[in-house]
Formats: sequence, structure tokens, C-alpha cells
Amino acid sequence: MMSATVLVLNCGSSSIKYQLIDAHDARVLARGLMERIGEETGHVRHESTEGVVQQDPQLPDHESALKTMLGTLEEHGPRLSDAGVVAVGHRVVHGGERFSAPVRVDDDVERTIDELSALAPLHNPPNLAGIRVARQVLPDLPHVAVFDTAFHQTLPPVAYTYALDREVAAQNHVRRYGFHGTSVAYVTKEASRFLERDPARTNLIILHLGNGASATAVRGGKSADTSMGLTPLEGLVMGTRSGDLDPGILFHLRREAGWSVDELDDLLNRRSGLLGLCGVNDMREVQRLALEGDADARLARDVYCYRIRQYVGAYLAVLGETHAVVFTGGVGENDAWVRSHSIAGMRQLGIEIDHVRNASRGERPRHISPDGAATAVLVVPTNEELEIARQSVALVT
Ligand SMILES: Nc1ncnc2c1ncn2[C@@H]1O[C@H](COP(=O)(O)OP(=O)(O)O)[C@@H](O)[C@H]1O
Ligand SMILES: CC(=O)OP(=O)(O)O
Ligand SMILES: [Mg+2]
Repeated sequence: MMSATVLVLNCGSSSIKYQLIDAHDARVLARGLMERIGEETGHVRHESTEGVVQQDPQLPDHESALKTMLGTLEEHGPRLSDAGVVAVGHRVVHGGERFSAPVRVDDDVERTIDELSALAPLHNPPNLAGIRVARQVLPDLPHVAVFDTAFHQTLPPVAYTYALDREVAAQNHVRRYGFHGTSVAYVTKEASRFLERDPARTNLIILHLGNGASATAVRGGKSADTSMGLTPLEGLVMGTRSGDLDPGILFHLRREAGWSVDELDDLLNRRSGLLGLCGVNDMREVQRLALEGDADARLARDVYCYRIRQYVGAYLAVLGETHAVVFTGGVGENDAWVRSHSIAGMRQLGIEIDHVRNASRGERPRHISPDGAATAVLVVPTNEELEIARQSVALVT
């Protein structure tokens, strides 16, 4: 059988995550993280069958980071040529209205991703930087862009339309796009398989709780509503992003306190969420502070869970019949406290938690609701890299 190994790249503003992964059998040949790009010293962690390598080289920009990554693969294995890589799969956050499926990257696709940067300022610029460099250093391989927005192209008009002046909205492409779609697509298939249901007949509420966080209502295997909007700022409380708020707050800060648009953008995207509420953006740190009795951390985690609860209630109403509520992402997969506080007391709505099951850990999909509950509650580990690899292979072969 032909090789199906893909080099998957997820380029963030100061980090690059990579995996060399077999799209057919999900085997990971190597994975790594390059952090602190642009700082005085960077950090590389590379894991393969040969073991773990950690280094602190200088990584002044994405170009040097990707070259260091290729050097690490050459030196510590597996070499790309030996691994039989058939494609490079790139995570791209915003695909706008143009992309509802993965595409082979060419100069024209690059231009569009660049134009969409204004709508995903934390994500598209580093995604694009990674694509540009990777196409230079790996010119002989096909490069595939897989978009976070693609899965949400099935949203109905009632879910994607903001109640704005319709001409202003149309001229400026203002609508809900939704994000985390690659993760939600993967989790939809995994959860349906776990429930032994046909995805086309399965309704789910998927809570992707990572650095960014979102809720999605899936009807018949397709996205029916989602909490992120024109940009990945709307919806749930996140590590550094506010999620939902009254837009009037922006006018107030602009008029009464003289904030500029860039300052407001920075406030909402980088200095709000958990970080704004209690000084740390990592949920493990929030929990540690809360356990020590820190009142800000306690309120931060309560606000975080309360917002999730509001969306679960909203999407139960949107779907009418829900087969499962599914937790995924770093927080969703690991934080039993967040899971139980987000959905406790919903027995009347068919949702219950079994606390022993909720406290257990595992790498595989699992129930955390009691047997016989009307709506299952599941933890399903996401795997965006595998989904990107599968979609890339499907496109190039
Ligand atoms: N054991 C844990 N308990 C609580 N939160 C955790 C745990 N492990 C990871 N997290 C949280 O997961 C978040 C990162 O999620 P992840 O999905 O890995 O992020 P990314 O969006 O970068 O892919 C961080 O807030 C981190 O604190
Ligand atoms: C779109 C988004 O929020 O992604 P992440 O969670 O990786 O920041
Ligand atoms: Mg993520």
C-alpha cells in the first residue's frame, strides 16, 4: 500500500507544533514543539521512536524554527525521505467564505489566507508564515491547507447571520464563520462511533476547551451552530480572550477612557479571559490558585463554567434532541472539576454526571454519565493532527 505519512504543521505566533503521522493507521512517527520563537532563547522538544531530544537553540523567526525542525528530523529521525512523506498538512484558522474544504496551497491560496488575516489576527499571520517557509524548504512536496472554518460552512443562515444592517454586513463579509472545525469534525466521528450511531443521525453538543474554547451544536453530523463568530473571539471564556460581551463596553472604553481600537483589540484578545480575571491563563494554574483560596481564581473558573452552562442550555434548545454532550481539548479532556461544574444540576434536561467516571482518566473516548442517562456525557480526546493528515492524504492521492 502507498505510504500515507504526512508532516502536519500548526504554526502559532510564538510556537510551532508538528507531527509526522500516518493517516491510515494513526501511528505517530515523531512529534514536537518549538516554543519561544522570537525570544532570546527558544525551546525544542522532539519525540520519536529514538527517544526525546530537548534543546534551547535561538529561534529568531518561523523560518529558522522550521529549518531547525528539519535539521532535528535529519539528525534524530525519522528523516522525511525515509518516512515516505506524501504531503505537508497546514492548520489554517480562517478560510472565510472561500474555503469549505482543504486545498492544495498555491500563490493564490496564500494571498487569500493573507487577506483573511484581519479576521484572525492571532492565528492566520503565523499560519501563513509557516506555509511560506515550508513551501520554500520543502518545494517538492504538496502543501495542503486545512481550515478551522471549513466544517462550519454548513451553518444555516439563521445561525450565521448577525442582526446588523444587511448591506453593511454583506459588503464587509460580516457573518459567523466558526472555528475549531477540524477538531469538531474529528470528535463528531469519534463520538458517533463510540455511541455506535450513524453520524448522519447523531446530534451532539461539542465543547472544545483548549487555549481557545468553543461550543458547537452538531445536527446529523453537521455543524448547526457554534459559539465563535466572525473571529475566534466570540463565545466561551478562553485563556486570554473574553468571549461574549456587550459591544457597548467597547464604545464606553473608547469614549470615556480614550482607548484606541488596537488597545481594545489587545485587551479582548490577549489580556482578558482567565488571564484578565485572575492573572493566569493556564487552567492548571487557575485551579492551583483556586485551591489555595485565591478569590479571583475562584471567580474566574466559575465564570468560565457558567458560560459553558449557558451555551449547553442554548444548544439543547437549538437541537431539540441531543444524543451526547462531549468534552474535548486540554481542559475538557483533563479537568473533571470544570466538566462537573459546567453541567451539574441538569437532570431535568436529561444530563447527569457519574462522579466516579468523571474522576477517571484515559486516552480513549469514555462515558462520564451514568448508564441509562437520557443524554450521554462523553470525554473524547481530539486529534486535530490526525484529522489534518487524513484530509491531506484524501486530497493528494
Ligand atoms: N490536567 C489538566 N487540568 C486542567 N487543565 C489542563 C490540564 N492539562 C492541560 N490543561 C489545559 O489545557 C489548555 C490547553 O489546551 P490545548 O487543547 O492543549 O491547547 P491548544 O489550544 O494550544 O491546542 C491549557 O489551559 C491547560 O491548562
Ligand atoms: C481558533 C482558535 O481559537 O484556536 P486555538 O484554540 O488554537 O487558539
Ligand atoms: Mg487547540
